[in-house]
Amino acid sequence: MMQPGAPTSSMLAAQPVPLTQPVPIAQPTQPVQLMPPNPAAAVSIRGLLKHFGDKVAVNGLSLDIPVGSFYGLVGPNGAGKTTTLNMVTGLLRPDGGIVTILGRDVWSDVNAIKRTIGVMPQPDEIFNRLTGMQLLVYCGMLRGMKRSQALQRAGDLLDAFDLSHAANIMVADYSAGMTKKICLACAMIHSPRILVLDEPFESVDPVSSANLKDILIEYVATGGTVIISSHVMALVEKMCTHVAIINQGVVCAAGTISQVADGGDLEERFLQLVGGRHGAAHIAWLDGGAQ
Ligand SMILES: Nc1ncnc2c1ncn2[C@@H]1O[C@H](COP(=O)(O)OP(=O)(O)OP(=O)(O)O)[C@@H](O)[C@H]1O
Repeated sequence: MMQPGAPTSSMLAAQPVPLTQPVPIAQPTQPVQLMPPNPAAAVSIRGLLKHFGDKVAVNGLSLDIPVGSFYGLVGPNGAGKTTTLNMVTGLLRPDGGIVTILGRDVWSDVNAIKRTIGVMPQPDEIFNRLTGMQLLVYCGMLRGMKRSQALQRAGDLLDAFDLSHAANIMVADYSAGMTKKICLACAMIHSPRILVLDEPFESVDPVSSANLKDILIEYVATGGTVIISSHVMALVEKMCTHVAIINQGVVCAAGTISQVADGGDLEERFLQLVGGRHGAAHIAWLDGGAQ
């Protein structure tokens, strides 16, 4: 059985090829010999490393995300998912390791890479004094689109996300779920080849969530790659083609859902790999008023 924290994906240990990219300023606690990045993968990560002061957030993480996959990243709080995604999308510079997107190194031409990916902004990162329509047109034009094309795509996205009625309302006045949807639309307006979404379904109602899933599944069917981070295992199991379980800054298991679930339930497998469940969680004073 794989132990929590042990990097086990099949691509990790192969021909001994040394890292060619930045010299890490902290070493992974478990050094492994790495294959070179896979140029055919949508995203190929090798030996990714990031620390904040003494805290090692990402500890030599390696992973291949195939083109056309719907890839779920799961892991406990603080596992390093967001830090990894920020480094993959060129928002945070790694301390060591390599990330390639469609065969190109992220950090040698970060602006070119950013054009091929769509990253869902966090609600506090958007200009929420704009209306939904204005925000989308702004995002489209920022990506080099003509105003007429941005307007047309913004209208299509507002329809697709059931936000047409709120097109002319300021985003600051949207509910949490509506804000989530407009953030997602911002990531899609330039029709990227890879979509990176941190917890896309959080606070989204079931109807919008179903529409959103349909949009993403169709996007994948046409050759797009979706990478989501999520804590909702049932959702990952239902929607994703692949999953990576991340714990303490490394990949504990990665592959298709059935490979990782290994004939069982994905959530059980997750708990088995990650551990940390208390045998008998008990808080003495929390008695529901019985005493
Ligand atoms: N800017 C930062 N400064 C200091 N520590 C940070 C910073 N960002 C992340 N960390 C730490 O790095 C570790 C990984 O954090 P990260 O946000 O990547 O985890 P996560 O898997 O996305 O967690 P969650 O599921 O709770 O969102 C955590 O211990 C976190 O406290």
